[in-house]
Amino acid sequence: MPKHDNGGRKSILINFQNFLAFGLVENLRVEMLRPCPYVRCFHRCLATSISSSSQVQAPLNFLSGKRCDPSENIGNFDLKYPATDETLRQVPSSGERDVNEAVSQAREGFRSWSKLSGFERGNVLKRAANIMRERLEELAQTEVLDTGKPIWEARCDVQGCADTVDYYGGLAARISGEFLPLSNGCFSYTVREPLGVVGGIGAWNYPLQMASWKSSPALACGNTFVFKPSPLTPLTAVMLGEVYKEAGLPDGCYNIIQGETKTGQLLTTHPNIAKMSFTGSVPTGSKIMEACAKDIKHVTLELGGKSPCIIFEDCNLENAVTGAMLANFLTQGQVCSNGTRVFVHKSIMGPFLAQLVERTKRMKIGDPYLEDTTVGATISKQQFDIVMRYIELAKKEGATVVCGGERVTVDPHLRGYFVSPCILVNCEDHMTVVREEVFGSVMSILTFDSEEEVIRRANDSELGLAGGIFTSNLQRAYRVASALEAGSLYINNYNVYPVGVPFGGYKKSGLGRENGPDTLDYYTQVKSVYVEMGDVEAPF
Ligand SMILES: NC(=O)C1=CN([C@@H]2O[C@H](COP(=O)(O)OP(=O)(O)OC[C@H]3O[C@@H](n4cnc5c(N)ncnc54)[C@H](O)[C@@H]3O)[C@@H](O)[C@H]2O)C=CC1
Repeated sequence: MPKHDNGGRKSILINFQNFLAFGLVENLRVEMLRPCPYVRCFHRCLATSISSSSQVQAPLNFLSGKRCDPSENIGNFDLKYPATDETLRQVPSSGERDVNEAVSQAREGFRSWSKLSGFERGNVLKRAANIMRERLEELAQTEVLDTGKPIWEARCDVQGCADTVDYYGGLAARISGEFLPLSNGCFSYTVREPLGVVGGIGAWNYPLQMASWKSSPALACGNTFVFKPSPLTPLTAVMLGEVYKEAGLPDGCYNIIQGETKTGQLLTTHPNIAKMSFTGSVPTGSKIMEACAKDIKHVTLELGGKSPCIIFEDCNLENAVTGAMLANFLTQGQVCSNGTRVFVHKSIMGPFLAQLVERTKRMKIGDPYLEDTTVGATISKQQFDIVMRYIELAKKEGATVVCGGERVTVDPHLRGYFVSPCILVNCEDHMTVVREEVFGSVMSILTFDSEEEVIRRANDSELGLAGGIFTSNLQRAYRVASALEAGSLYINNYNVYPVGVPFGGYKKSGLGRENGPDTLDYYTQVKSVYVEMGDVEAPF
């Protein structure tokens, strides 16, 4: 995760590869001074221009390698730009007929795609990764429109997605089995075979990431894919379909159906879906697992978190403060792996808090399209209400707000739900805000005395997605990492996602992994073949 400069003058080159698609001029260099009314106006125009672009207004299902509308509409949902809260369009939800069609296209695609060599499949993915990099600016601009997150974050996300697609493109040729020598010259060999049609369902905080983290390992292994994005963020998964098509992915191998809960249920329970890969909340994950159990379908679940971030007294204080901010304030705090329970050793609480508050107050809340914005808009009014309820409840239960936690009006044109990053002190382990996932920029600070105590308290959660440890004592770092009950741990950093490193949760935070080589195991099944080299022996 690149660190970002939080202030001052910036020079940016906006070199949009697809400027014409947005109806804007080509290769525009903007010398940006902050605050600058011209730039503000420019960015509003940009948002308006993108919102009326073909990416938004075109059909948002993707079947047979092209965009289409559903043949039967089981309802509409609003697509809103979170920063303005303006409705950009209504999107039709797909029903049974279109879900059936998407799965049937994917089954058809599977016949030929699964027969290609890993090398051939990998080449398609590697080409797709390059196209994503060429279209990075367009994808990032559209991701901002979907999510309301700052543009610099969206660019990092797209870059990371391209890397993931590239990575699985590279691994595809290496998917193989084992040769197992047995007695008397006999042997067995194993083959890793694809599962069939994989269904994917995503949440709204990292829409392109969810589509690419699920589809690229699935496709690398020879499966085909049907994805339902979150109804709040339907845009970039469809663009990924166009990227795959341009890269040479055969029609039917990657399909998108848009919709809400009903569409998700239809996909999950479809008899020809071999596996569901889901990212979202724990209650929905549990329902999906239950539905899959009926047909013994494979599942990958990436669910919620309430992760600890432990700051020991021997840490590098500045790094620890930066780490705690990265652990809480990216994407308006709507990050599953966030370390929202920040345990600070009592002896350094004063200097830690002083630096943290000072730097948090300097974060720039504003227009997501501005280069220096570090806090964008909350995804929706509903999520804003949830976040504010947690802050109010925290106060009632005895926590103290030391900064943030308020709705901010950044510009009269931006009527979305902007919230200043919130730091809570006087928190205790039993408080609701400390126990439950908020999914907003709300950091709870807790103090501790000893390593043993903090490990016990950190593990006292039903969830186990991630965790951070800040210390300069290497033995302690390894010791605590080994004791923490979580799938993704960071020592002296937080929320970094190198593509080759598996990501996923312990306990109720999920099953299976995304990223890294281990993920291939979750998109394949092992066939073992015994080969007899002698005569068949039997007692009859
Ligand atoms: N562990 C991880 O990698 C991540 C986890 N999350 C989690 O996601 C949650 C926030 O995302 P939301 O979209 O609000 O979650 P959600 O669980 O409400 O919805 C997720 C998706 O499931 C669909 N859905 C809802 N009910 C369904 C059902 N019964 N059957 C099939 N599909 C159904 C929704 O339409 C949406 O596309 C947070 O709890 C967060 O922790 C979010 C991002 C990453």
